[in-house]
Amino acid sequence: MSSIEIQNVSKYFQRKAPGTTATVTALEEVNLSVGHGEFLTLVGPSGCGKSTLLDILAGLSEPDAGQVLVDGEAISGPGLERSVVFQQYALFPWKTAAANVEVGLESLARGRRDLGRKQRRERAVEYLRLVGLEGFEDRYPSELSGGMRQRVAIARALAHEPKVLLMDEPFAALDAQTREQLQELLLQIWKRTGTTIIFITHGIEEAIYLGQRVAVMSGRPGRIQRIISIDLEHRDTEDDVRSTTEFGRYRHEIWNLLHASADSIGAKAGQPELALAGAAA
Ligand SMILES: Nc1ncnc2c1ncn2[C@@H]1O[C@H](COP(=O)(O)OP(=O)(O)OP(=O)(O)O)[C@@H](O)[C@H]1O
Repeated sequence: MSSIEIQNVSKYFQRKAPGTTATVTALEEVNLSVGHGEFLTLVGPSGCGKSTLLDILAGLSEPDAGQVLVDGEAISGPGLERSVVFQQYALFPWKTAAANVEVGLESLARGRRDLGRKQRRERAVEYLRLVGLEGFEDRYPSELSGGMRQRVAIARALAHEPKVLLMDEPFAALDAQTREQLQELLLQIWKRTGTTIIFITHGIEEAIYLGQRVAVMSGRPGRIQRIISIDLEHRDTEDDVRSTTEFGRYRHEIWNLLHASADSIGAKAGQPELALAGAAA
């Protein structure tokens, strides 16, 4: 597990239109600390820069100002200590579930004798078992349901035992029941592995259910508006914790923050209904 420091991160994009170039400020002076082994969720209105921030954390893009430190070291690109799970499963359709997980292990195996073909297979099987896919090792992605494919993607991300797991709306494409099952599974895995997790979502309930803290972003330019610590007293005893009063209070607080933020984006764009559609999802 690792700690992450996001320090004064800003990111700009140039948007070209005939005859002009406009600068879009996707992120402005974002500051956020995530502790060793913490599960932090990040919510914000559509277009506020969540994916841009995750790409920077993954090392897939660079900030225009500021920096990201992992365990005190500035990152300068992708690294094996950080794994990413995206909304789309991004599996190789011509490889079996086990082979897809093994792909993630190949770069780790370079120069290591203890991670040959046989050991990679064993580790892939072990992680498929962890995500509940024992017996499905030889299935191709087209033979798996959406939820199962996302389980394979999670197994692949975890198999090289990263210190940080970055997740960009990983369950957004799944039906409600499968999403709840995978949320439960992810919490179990997190408790077992202690991996530091940053999880982006549009869903307020998902953010509260999973996160120890929820970082709420404001609309464009994206900033951290508020960080809310989630202390669900009945999390372990209550079957349906989402229906409790305390859960409802958090939901209402975050909903208000997002709506205030979406109203201001909508007012700027002259299209309040569009802005709200993103925030309320
Ligand atoms: N490559 C790019 N070129 C130009 N603008 C971009 C680029 N990538 C993102 N943007 C802009 O930056 C802003 C933030 O985008 P981003 O995708 O990070 O938002 P988001 O919060 O993840 O949105 P959503 O919740 O809808 O997925 C948006 O205004 C988007 O249009």
